Amino acid sequence: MTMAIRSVGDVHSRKPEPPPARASLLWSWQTHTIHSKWITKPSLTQVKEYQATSTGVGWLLLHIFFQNSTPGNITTLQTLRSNAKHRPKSAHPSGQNGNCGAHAVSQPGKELWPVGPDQPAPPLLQERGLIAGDGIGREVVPAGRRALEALPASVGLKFDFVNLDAGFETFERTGAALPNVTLETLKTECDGALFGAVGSPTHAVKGYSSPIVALRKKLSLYANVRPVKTVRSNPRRIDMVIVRENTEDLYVKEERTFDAEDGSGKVAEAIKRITERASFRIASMAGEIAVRRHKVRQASGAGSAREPTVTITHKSNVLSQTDGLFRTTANVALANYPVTVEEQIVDSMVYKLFRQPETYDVIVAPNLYGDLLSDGAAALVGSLGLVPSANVGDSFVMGEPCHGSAPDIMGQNIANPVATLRSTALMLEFMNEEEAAAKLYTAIDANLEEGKILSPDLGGKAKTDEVVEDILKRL
Ligand SMILES: NC(=O)C1=CN([C@@H]2O[C@H](COP(=O)(O)OP(=O)(O)OC[C@H]3O[C@@H](n4cnc5c(N)ncnc54)[C@H](O)[C@@H]3O)[C@@H](O)[C@H]2O)C=CC1
Ligand SMILES: O=C(O)CCCC(=O)C(=O)O
Repeated sequence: MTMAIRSVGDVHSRKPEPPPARASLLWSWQTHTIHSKWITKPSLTQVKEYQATSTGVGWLLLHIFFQNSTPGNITTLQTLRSNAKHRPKSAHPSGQNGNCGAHAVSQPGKELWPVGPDQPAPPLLQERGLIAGDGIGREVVPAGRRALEALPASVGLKFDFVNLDAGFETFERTGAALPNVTLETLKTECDGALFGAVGSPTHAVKGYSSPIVALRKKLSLYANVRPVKTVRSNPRRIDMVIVRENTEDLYVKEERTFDAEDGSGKVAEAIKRITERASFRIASMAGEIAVRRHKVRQASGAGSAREPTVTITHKSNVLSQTDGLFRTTANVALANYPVTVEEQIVDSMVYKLFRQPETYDVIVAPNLYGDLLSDGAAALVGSLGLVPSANVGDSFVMGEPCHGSAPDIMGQNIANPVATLRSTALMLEFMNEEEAAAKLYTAIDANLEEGKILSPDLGGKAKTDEVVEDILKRL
């Protein structure tokens, strides 16, 4: 799934200076250095000029995202995605309803991007790729589309959609699980997407390979950000974000099977690849998210007592080279952030996560552990059908519910659409469409708080469509 965003604003032939942000920190991986520069508030004309001419590459740090960076503190490193093609927005006024703090906290009198009757923001036409995939992916992705279509005009967004194929059914029909046209459309026309789920078989099928794993790698979506939270009325206050490395570890899928030399049977082995580069950038994103979440908590008056904390999860007591590199590098990266850094070996992490989930803020993990932890955490908040994710790269965001194709309930119109709706909101949040994201989060939370129209996984009797209707009417 992809989305391409075109500005309908003025077009200028001259490439202007990029619009200044209040704080902009440029990060260079090669040198591990951080350059900060403080610049002044841009005019809307400058913003529109820049949007109209920028390639979007290299200026990832220009947005509202950095509005609240504090002089003297290195609070910003690798961005959570700020494509210069995207329109910068004023911060969500409450600053309370984001999952990751990917949106900025508003400060009265300090709006970075002025919007109002005198300076109306230009409307955008956004083209989004929708990859429904298999099973319940086909039942929940339409809900995401409907939510985008139902967003009130006040948020100033318009959407076009392109349906793209991928998955096991696509493989059986066409011989390709991820057709070239899907990938090329995503790469060339889009900078974002919404993905449902695919139903990969648990046995090897010649020619088939998981398209979602391939997409994450081919689109360089190096982070999988998975917020797990309870709604406010729930006495159990769970509110954490699992930041999962998304491109390597055992997911490089370099496996082989061969006969044991001693004739004792077959041997299968797989490469677990961990790189310094990927570990550094994922830990940096975790640090960034922890800082942003803390600012949101402070602004909402809900939790200045809770320090921003990142828990590095690994198994370096056994895998001292691979997980050892992840652990060491993550510590180096996180030293750049004003956050408390903790470590937890992944097995006891599971134990503590189940025993005391309320104590976790941001967890950063290599690919496989991150996947396992987030499914476990989903059980703690009620259902896999509630937990969203965003696959995030430097120039592309793909929302994706954490669940799979759920063949046991497919075709019955009982899949919980909330994970996909939250993934849609999370995608908007990471694309700096904070206001639209906040509206969707608020509508979803209102449905869950009221607890009357819930899908069966949450103990309700409502059909998927009824849950969607109830949420959309709250928009
Ligand atoms: N990102 C993706 O495309 C993923 C795909 N899968 C694939 O999905 C297929 C099924 O895998 P499973 O292990 O069964 O995991 P699953 O996540 O599809 O289902 C696990 C359990 O959670 C329930 N569930 C999941 N989503 C739900 C929703 N929205 N509402 C209500 N209940 C929900 C299912 O009914 C099932 O009982 C496999 O082929 C697997 O490879 C699994 C995980 C992720
Ligand atoms: O079924 C598939 O094709 C891939 C399942 C992907 C997954 O579980 C993950 O997020 O790691």
